[in-house]
Amino acid sequence: MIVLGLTGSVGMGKSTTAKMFAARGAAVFDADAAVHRLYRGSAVASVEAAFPGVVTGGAIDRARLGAIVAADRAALLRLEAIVHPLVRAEERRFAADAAAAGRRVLVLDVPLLFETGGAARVDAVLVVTAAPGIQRSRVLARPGMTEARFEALLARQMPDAEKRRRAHFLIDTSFGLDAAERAVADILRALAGSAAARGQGMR
Ligand SMILES: CC(C)(COP(=O)(O)OP(=O)(O)OC[C@H]1O[C@@H](n2cnc3c(N)ncnc32)[C@H](O)[C@@H]1O)[C@@H](O)C(=O)NCCC(=O)NCCS
Ligand SMILES: Nc1ncnc2c1ncn2[C@@H]1O[C@H](COP(=O)(O)OP(=O)(O)OP(=O)(O)O)[C@@H](O)[C@H]1O
Repeated sequence: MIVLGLTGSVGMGKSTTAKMFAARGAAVFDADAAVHRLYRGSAVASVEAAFPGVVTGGAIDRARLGAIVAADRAALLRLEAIVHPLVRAEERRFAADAAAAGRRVLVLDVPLLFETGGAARVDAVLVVTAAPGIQRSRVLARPGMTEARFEALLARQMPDAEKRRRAHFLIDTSFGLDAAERAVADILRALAGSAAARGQGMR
């Protein structure tokens, strides 16, 4: 099984691109979705212990937790120390299931792939990018998003230029859905070629 890391900064088009891989038969692990599940289940007790009052109706109130960590770097680091190992465990389980099911390609959609050392556990990294103005207008169009929140998010993430420098593959989603679909097909072909060269016989 070939493991492709898919990453990129906020609003670059990661989820949209990940769906294109899934539609072509890849198994896709979505780290943001895993965090959402954990906040309704196995992370509730430990997050509540570290941040009393953030649970409502048995689940983490993301807006309340987000407001706490947005203003407090040390609090965000404490939250990440709780959440990231749980996400890694989910990822490992997902990868084991995908391998057991005979999947040929596993895509790890992990927004903080580089920041959390994830590049070391994938065969190749795809960085999803877009022109800065397009990224900004996409993110600011979201409900509840402000210039200040957007700037704070960017400051917490590795700069796009640095991510692009580290990428094996790049998809620029500024050029529309069809161009991205073609790029996804090209990447799957390249991965199949490299698997064949290594004697793994990926379909
Ligand atoms: C702070 C929280 C509660 C805010 O939740 P909310 O629903 O408002 O936002 P959401 O999770 O959809 O994130 C919005 C954007 O911020 C990015 N982001 C989330 N956490 C982080 C982080 N620690 N560092 C940098 N970017 C982050 C996401 O990838 C996304 O692009 C939540 O993001 C969180 O718990 N983050 C810590 C866990 C984490 O590091 N998750 C990243 C994926 S493993
Ligand atoms: N190839 C593309 N062509 C045109 N629009 C796109 C393309 N890819 C993504 N978009 C649009 O950009 C916006 C952001 O996309 P998406 O939600 O996939 O980004 P993301 O990187 O997963 O965001 P986040 O970091 O917040 O999770 C959406 O409105 C989506 O429709």
